[in-house]
Amino acid sequence: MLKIPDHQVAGHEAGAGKLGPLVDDSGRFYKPLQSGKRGAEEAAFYESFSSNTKVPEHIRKYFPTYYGTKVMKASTGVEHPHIVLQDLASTRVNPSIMDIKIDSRTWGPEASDAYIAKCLERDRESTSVTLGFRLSGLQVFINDESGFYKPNRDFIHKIGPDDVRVNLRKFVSSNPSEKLDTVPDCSLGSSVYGGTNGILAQFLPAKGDKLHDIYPTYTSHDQSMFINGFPCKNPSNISTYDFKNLLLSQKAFQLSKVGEMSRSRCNRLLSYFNMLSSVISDYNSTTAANIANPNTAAPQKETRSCVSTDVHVNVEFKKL
Ligand SMILES: Nc1ncnc2c1ncn2[C@@H]1O[C@H](COP(=O)(O)OP(=O)(O)OP(=O)(O)O)[C@@H](O)[C@H]1O
Ligand SMILES: O=P(O)(O)O[C@@H]1[C@H](O)[C@H](O)[C@@H](OP(=O)(O)O)[C@H](OP(=O)(O)O)[C@H]1O
Repeated sequence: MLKIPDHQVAGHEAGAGKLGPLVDDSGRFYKPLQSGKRGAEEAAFYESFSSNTKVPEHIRKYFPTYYGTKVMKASTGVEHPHIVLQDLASTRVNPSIMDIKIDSRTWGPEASDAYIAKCLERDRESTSVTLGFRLSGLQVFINDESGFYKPNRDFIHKIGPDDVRVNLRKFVSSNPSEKLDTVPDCSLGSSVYGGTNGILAQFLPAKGDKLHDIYPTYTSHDQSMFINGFPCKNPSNISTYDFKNLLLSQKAFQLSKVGEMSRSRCNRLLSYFNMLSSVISDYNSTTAANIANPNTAAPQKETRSCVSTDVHVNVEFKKL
């Protein structure tokens, strides 16, 4: 049976007479095709991505399975085409979900003046313009008694860089809370954002990826050494500090060469990476402060063992 998803954190919502996503009992998510080029391009992306056998598994596993498009009765009660995707929340119990919108400008080249004005207002009142990305919404499971930390969308759209950072911290904390005096412990920051399976590492090419095949537009004249996808001249001298602060910015340049993303868009993605990276550092410095002065530091939970993982400097030599 089709129903409105329980776990949607952002975007168009289905309601009385309103077009929005639906889910069914078999784990499928039906996203109404947006009008004009927007919907056509989104469907074309999924068609191309799902049929491209050169996309490596460690990238593909972060995307929902695509089941094509289907004309069906929409949330409005009227027939409408939908993109059919795997419902990523259906196999999870109490899933924590975050929706990030990358870029400082959120309209396409053929947008109408009215649409540009609407987007511009939202980009300016959120961190899209200042940070190059914004938090569109999130939910974090606290416990059975308290349920989810799920801030109101209008509130989340208007927060500044400091509060974005607090919310990125809450997302990986064992103590997320509405209360302003609770310091998020970031105890899962190292494993969710950092570490070999974390978000940061997953954006980087892995050993054996053939960038030429995956991204045909990439043409390199240089033979380079890479550490986790970062160009590197002398790998034995790389410290974790260098990895985060220097090599991360080189990564933006590399990304801008491998795909069709512009250099400026890559820099905005980098701004997001940098903030994730700094959340990992927050946890490490809180832990250091805790060791130095156990009476004044923020309370820590047992999950502290995550601290050792950090952003791994995973040495993988690679020649392109
Ligand atoms: N495959 C999926 N499985 C489960 N939930 C999903 C899936 N795709 C999206 N969602 C949920 O729906 C929300 C909105 O999705 P999305 O951002 O794709 O739509 P939109 O904002 O309405 O459209 P767009 O961003 O394309 O303009 C997400 O924040 C998430 O909560
Ligand atoms: O993802 P978010 O940040 O929650 O916000 C929604 C998202 O930006 C949609 O792209 C937008 O629709 P359009 O781009 O189609 O206008 C929608 O506007 P709406 O609520 O005015 O429909 C927003 O609510």
